Amino acid sequence: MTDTRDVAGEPAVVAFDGVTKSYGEVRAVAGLSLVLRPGETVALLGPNGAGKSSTLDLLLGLRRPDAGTVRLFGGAPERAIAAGRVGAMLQSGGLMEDVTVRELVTFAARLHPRPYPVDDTLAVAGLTGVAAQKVNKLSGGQEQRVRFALATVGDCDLIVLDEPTTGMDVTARRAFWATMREQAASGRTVLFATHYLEEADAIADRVLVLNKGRLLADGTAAEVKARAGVRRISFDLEPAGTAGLAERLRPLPGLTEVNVSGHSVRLASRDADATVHALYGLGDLYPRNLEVTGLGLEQAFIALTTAEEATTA
Ligand SMILES: Nc1ncnc2c1ncn2[C@@H]1O[C@H](COP(=O)(O)OP(=O)(O)OP(=O)(O)O)[C@@H](O)[C@H]1O
Repeated sequence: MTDTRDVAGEPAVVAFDGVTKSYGEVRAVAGLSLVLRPGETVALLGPNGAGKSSTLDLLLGLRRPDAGTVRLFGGAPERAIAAGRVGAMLQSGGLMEDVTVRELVTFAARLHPRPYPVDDTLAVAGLTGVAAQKVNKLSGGQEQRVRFALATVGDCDLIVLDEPTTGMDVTARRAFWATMREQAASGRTVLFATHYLEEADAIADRVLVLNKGRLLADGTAAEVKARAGVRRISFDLEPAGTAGLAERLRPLPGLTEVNVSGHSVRLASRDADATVHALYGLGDLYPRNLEVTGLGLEQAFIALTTAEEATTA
């Protein structure tokens, strides 16, 4: 049984205990147990089809588990949502079209038990300038901001975001995450699914890696990187462009990535010592300027998920 109480004895913000969900033959969520605490900013990562959206749907009570339990603040998800404790921004889902941005946000605020002033919500979401525009005339990035505004119309304790910055340009993404940081700093729990690993690395204080509906890693970005144990090996080769080089390198032990570009070779390896040893063992290659360094979350993620593919194939 998962420990669903925090230190002060309060119920956890989110508690999944042995949750399973299948669609026909497809097992989207496979025995997931998980506890989220107040004030955490948590990134949910996973390749396409890993079960991220299904997990969020279960969390929000939009789907029911086949087995196991999902609790928000110690009760059923529906109860927490009806009480306005949860703000959610889902991936798709149509917006009402023939209304202005202000009308739509006002409508959502009226449904919330503890709404913020509409002007504040519009300003925080960066929508003041387009408040009078019809929703169906917005760009993709502006539509995302409207979804964000709808998730934050009122005071809540948990914000759930499914790929929130998809379609936003770099400036909009930065502004969005600055806002999210403020939300987290004021004690809210923020859970977001993303394909942008650099966002998870920069924003989240906890990272969950999901694959095939199971949790592969759970910890800080630094812990997840360390757990994957992946390191970058880079070197130059003379002469450049040796024919079939990438194919020759690929069977070296531990490799998760091979990139050859002109003189420059960049590898990612789960066992850098073994890779380098075998590299010199190839005999006819003379690596120069060889460096072995730590890697980013993206490569750690690739290593964790490809290792699982290999063991479950
Ligand atoms: N309504 C459904 N009916 C049948 N299969 C579904 C349904 N929803 C999801 N699936 C399947 O369940 C698995 C998990 O899907 P899910 O959308 O939860 O993953 P995801 O991690 O959010 O993927 P993505 O990154 O592509 O959004 C996939 O194999 C998907 O095809």
